[in-house]
Amino acid sequence: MKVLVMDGVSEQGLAPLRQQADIEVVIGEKMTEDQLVEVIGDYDGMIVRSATKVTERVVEAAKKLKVIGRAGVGVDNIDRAAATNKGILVVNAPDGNTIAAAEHTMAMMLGLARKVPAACGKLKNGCWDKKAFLGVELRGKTLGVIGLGRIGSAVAKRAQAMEMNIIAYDPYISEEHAKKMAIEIVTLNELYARADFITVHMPKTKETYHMINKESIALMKEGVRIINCARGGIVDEAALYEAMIAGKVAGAALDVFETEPNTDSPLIQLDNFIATPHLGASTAEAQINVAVDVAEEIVAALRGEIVKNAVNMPSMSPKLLAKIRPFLDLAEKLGKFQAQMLNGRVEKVEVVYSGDLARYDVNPITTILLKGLLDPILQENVNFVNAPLVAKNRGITVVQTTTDNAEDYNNLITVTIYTDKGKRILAGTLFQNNDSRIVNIDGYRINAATTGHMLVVPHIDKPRIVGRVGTLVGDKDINIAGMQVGRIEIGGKAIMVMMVDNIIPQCALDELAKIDGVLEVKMVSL
Ligand SMILES: NC(=O)C1=CN([C@@H]2O[C@H](COP(=O)(O)OP(=O)(O)OC[C@H]3O[C@@H](n4cnc5c(N)ncnc54)[C@H](O)[C@@H]3O)[C@@H](O)[C@H]2O)C=CC1
Ligand SMILES: O=C(O)CCC(=O)C(=O)O
Repeated sequence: MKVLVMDGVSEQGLAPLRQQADIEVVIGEKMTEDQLVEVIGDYDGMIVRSATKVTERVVEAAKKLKVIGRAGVGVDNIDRAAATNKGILVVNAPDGNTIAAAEHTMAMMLGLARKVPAACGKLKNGCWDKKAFLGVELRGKTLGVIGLGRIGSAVAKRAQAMEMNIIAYDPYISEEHAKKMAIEIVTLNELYARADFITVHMPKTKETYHMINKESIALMKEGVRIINCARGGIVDEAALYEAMIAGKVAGAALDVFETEPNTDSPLIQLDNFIATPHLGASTAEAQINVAVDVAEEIVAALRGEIVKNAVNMPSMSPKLLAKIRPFLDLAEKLGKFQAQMLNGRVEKVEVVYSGDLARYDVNPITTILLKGLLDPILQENVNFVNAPLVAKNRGITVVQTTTDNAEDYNNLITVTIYTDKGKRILAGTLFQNNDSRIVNIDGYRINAATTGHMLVVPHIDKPRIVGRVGTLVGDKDINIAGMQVGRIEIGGKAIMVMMVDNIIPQCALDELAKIDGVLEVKMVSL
């Protein structure tokens, strides 16, 4: 077997691969997409860092590729959907560079506080200028951490040692987990209002893209300092530039840019701006760690063994998989549905398997349900193998029970999510021919397919609500494909599930929420 290693992955870390007599390791030079497309057909495995883009064309051209390994955390340079379609496993090495990225963030924070790069630059240009570089202390300042995962937590711990007060925003981490680290969880707006330094440590997702923008900067303290050692694009660079020119932002440090490599951003010319060329993971230690981790994963994957950090694929015995595959699909959809219906911080997930289903080993089904629930939130890391661990690490309790009694159904999966704002129940079943259906939301019986886009509207059961919702959706030129209304008693609470052909824009959802009698409006896409 042949494994192509790109992007200067640490040679020392490749030992687990080099030790395999039947695996040839080929160190690749920097390649264009066309060059990669030309050679990839020869390889069974591939390792990249962030420079090589494993695009759909590259994946398509692969003839015998079984695994793509990322020596690091972020897999946004790999087309995971294309790899999954082709049955290629994608693995990463999420733990090995946590400390490196956290320490780089601390270096950025201290560099900003004491203006180290600018002072050094001036001195190197022959100017001993003591007056221009009055700094600030970190002690007693408030650090706002957005994204309290591995790196965010490691930064918080280090900043606590500098006697900073830590506040954090992470909607997917339990308050209890934060409490254990002596970190105060706050809302995003509170974080903006209170923090002297703000550092972001989440993946780049639809939700986090340009999260730090003109509007959010306006909510921040005068003289705030901003750091991004996570992913380019989380900070809107144009808005940051304007705010720095206006003096609202006293300093900023970016290790990552929306377009990389980047040498011509106007930010780079500002004295109070520190730029590094995506160096967060660039320590000797981290590079060995991630290379060892990913090399071990590649060996396991090529040998057909269980991998720890699969990003895109379930691994289980083909016999069990054949039996439970339709339930896996249903469970993942239920998790995904719940993720989009969430209000508040997830504290507990309770899954009840009823009827025929109770005879199987339901652990893999719970795992994929958790993946469906957590994957939209922790996009880069949650997979079939690690979903339970991710939930545990985030302080989420998972309870799974089985019962023979499925009431009117042959089988039923009921998922109750408990958050700090209440609970939400969702149940789904598989009818004959593996037709999967959502049959209950919060106690209201419905019958909805598990595909497409759905508008879910809990409301008061009274005249003119269904009509007004339908009219408003139609006025936005969105076709309604079907509708279900579930209620328990006349005039009480009810739920409307409207199948629509397109996603309804947020502004229209806001309008719908204002209709008298509408209690909540959620857009769910499966
Ligand atoms: N500059 C560099 O060289 C490096 C950058 N990274 C990047 O750092 C980031 C963090 O990595 P890890 O801590 O390992 O990931 P992680 O998955 O452990 O943590 C991410 C955290 O972000 C939170 N999150 C997700 N969406 C959020 C939102 N909308 N608002 C607030 N929080 C949200 C999640 O709940 C999670 O706790 C990733 O983007 C990763 O790619 C990682 C290593 C090196
Ligand atoms: O490999 C690198 O240098 C970048 C690491 C990184 O950004 C990540 O692990 O997400």
